[in-house]
Amino acid sequence: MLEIADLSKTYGLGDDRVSTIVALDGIDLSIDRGEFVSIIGPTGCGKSTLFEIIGGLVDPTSGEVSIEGTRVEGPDERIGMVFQDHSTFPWLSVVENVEFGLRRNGVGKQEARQRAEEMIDLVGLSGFEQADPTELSGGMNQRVAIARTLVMEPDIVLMDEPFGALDEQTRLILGEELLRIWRETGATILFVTHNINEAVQLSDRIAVMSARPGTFKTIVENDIPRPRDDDTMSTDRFNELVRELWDVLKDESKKGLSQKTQQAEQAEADN
Ligand SMILES: Nc1ncnc2c1ncn2[C@@H]1O[C@H](COP(=O)(O)OP(=O)(O)OP(=O)(O)O)[C@@H](O)[C@H]1O
Repeated sequence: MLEIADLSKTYGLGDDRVSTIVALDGIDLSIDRGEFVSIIGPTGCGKSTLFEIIGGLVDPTSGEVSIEGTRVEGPDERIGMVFQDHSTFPWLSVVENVEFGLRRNGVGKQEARQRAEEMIDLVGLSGFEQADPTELSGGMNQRVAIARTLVMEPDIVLMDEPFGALDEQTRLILGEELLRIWRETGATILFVTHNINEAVQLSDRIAVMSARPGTFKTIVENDIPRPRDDDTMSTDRFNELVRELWDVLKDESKKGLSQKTQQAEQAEADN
């Protein structure tokens, strides 16, 4: 359903753009409808760049992204995005946040309200329809962000570390909630995380990115049966998969860290 073909991105650096940095180099990935795929990778490997390109926010240098054969060439209604934070409008109530996109697309007031309320119920926020996001916890705000994205029924949902700013307990609970919502809606999800346990708990497949220039080092099929719950995390297979992923990620993370230092040194030299 989503096809990423030979995607590369080079950024120009500094005011003159003479020096460049290759952020992504030849990324290929196909995702089936209803799949849950996670991407993990070292810091600075290009995860956000990849998401921004898939979401149509940044142009690739070469390669292309298409959904069911039609190329993504800019912000696209077939794609919904959830970020780590700043995903809700603080000046609108919860229900207004969730119905905002529907109203903007011309859906009538009554229908938009009804669909928003159903989605709020699905993410477990019934009773908070009239609350302001500022009155809610970080975890509740992320539920609102998920609801306002899913209510638009996008073909694919991109989630860029949506639970990254939350404490561990909330992250675990929201992970389980997300699996339930995913099951009930049949959404197709591409999920970026730094957390290997989270990737194994949630995904059908896990793609590990290399240090910059980012490419896929390996893509691991997750054969742990669903539904998955707390007990899944203590199974031998879960720990084996975490270990397998960490073995690949560890080497790339070391490379990523030393590159960061080189990049900082270069920036200092340029100044
Ligand atoms: N607009 C830009 N201009 C120049 N370089 C950029 C730009 N955006 C990103 N980069 C560089 O591209 C590389 C990849 O950055 P990106 O933010 O995509 O990585 P990331 O994997 O999301 O990082 P992190 O895990 O630390 O959030 C980095 O070296 C970064 O400095």
